[in-house]
Amino acid sequence: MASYLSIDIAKASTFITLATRRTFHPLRKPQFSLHPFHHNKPYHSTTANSISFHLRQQSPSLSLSSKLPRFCRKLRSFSVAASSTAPAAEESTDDIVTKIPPDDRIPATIITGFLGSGKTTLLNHILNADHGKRIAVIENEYGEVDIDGSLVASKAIGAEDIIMLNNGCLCCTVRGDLVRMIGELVAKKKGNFDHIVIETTGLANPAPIIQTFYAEDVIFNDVKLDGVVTLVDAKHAALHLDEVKPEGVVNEAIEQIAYADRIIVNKIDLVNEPAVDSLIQRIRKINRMANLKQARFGNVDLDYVLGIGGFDLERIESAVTEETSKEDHGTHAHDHHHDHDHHHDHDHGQEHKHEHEHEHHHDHHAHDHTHDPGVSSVSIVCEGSLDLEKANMWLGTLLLERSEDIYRMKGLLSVDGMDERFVFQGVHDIFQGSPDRPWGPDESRINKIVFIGKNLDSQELEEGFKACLL
Ligand SMILES: Nc1nc2c(ncn2[C@@H]2O[C@H](COP(=O)(O)OP(=O)(O)OP(=O)(O)O)[C@@H](O)[C@H]2O)c(=O)[nH]1
Repeated sequence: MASYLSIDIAKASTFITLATRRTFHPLRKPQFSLHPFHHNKPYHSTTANSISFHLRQQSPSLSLSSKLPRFCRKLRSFSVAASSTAPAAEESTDDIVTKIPPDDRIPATIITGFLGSGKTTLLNHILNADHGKRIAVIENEYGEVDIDGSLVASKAIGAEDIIMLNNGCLCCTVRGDLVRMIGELVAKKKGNFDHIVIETTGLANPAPIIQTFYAEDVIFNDVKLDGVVTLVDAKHAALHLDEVKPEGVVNEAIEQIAYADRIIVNKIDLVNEPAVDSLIQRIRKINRMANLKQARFGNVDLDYVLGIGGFDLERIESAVTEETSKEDHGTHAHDHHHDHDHHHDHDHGQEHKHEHEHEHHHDHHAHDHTHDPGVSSVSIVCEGSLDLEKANMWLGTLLLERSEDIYRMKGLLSVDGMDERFVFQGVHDIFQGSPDRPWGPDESRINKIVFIGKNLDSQELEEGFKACLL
């Protein structure tokens, strides 16, 4: 695992940074408005083991110069550079190599899922299980009566603290309350708990809640998002997924699946196997990146829902594997077998697997170059190394133009000149990336990216990505 990064985010131009020295060309790469989340601190004192950026709307006075190439002018509605890092930006050193401290922030898990899908049942399962973790719970209920809270409280022996947010939905009005409560929890009780679990209302769109973890310094400094766990009601989910919403209104059931790191298809005791199979196929169209398990009464292994970790690299690999080999095996069978296996097998037989992926990839995309108007996943697998500047340009442009539609993305890249794999994840306009372990001497350099979002054009994404390869 590489612990050094060359950070030039003060100069605000790159997503992917080389771990070696390089020169900054202000006129060639000023095109993105990248604000490190620690924008009110010296940029080299990050607490996370990664770099994070947030694209922000510009103030008009910061428009890009008209001398910039046409491509850049097109993006002039965004500002250049994080002004709060100005002192560092003025320094003459083009490259500052920074040691990134270990990430010891408190992990937080979001449990989401449609009304009645089994969130509280899962929460109780977590609280009653023998995992040795001290868990603080944040419950979000609509209305005055915290039924779930008392349900949880009556059963919970493992909870350190249960906090109720009763005034509305976390994703809308109560977001400020969430920030405040996490802040208070950390300030008063840090050291008394190891993990935070947040249960959203069934009608919550998880996006704003996820973004809160990155955009709010109060949270970001002490708490990291461990993962989003989505419960899906095996009996009723299809109904909600089918629901056509008025223009501009999101379908929460779809969004909850799209943002998930872990999906639990719950209540399988209430339906037959073909029904579960077809629901899983449906879910996979929306999100092929998340792990998926079937359950009764939320009964899953605790390490499936807690301690997921930010990048969940193995999942990217297996997501891609699933996609590229589903023509042979069928989605459903594959989903289940990989739930456990992927944690262990990705280093074994890598070359063979990569070859396999590579070949299938081409086959698959040959007949799947579609534009999907709904929420869907697209994954790209390509051997080769990326031209750093082209890749930054492509990724930056993509996020500037499409961040609203790109719900989530995760990837593992081979960058020319970088010894380590570069891993990243994004949630809309938020981008986090860092070098991972070094590439093995005989390891094929395979790039893997998964996008989940609306109106994704797999062909366009794939072509754009491939154009960045050397
Ligand atoms: N048959 C069956 N019932 C379940 C299962 N999981 C949960 N339930 C029941 O479904 C009902 C709703 O479960 P909850 O855990 O309260 O669901 P929730 O998602 O927290 O519900 P809301 O807070 O209303 O969104 C409860 O009566 C549970 O006992 C399951 O796997 N099978």
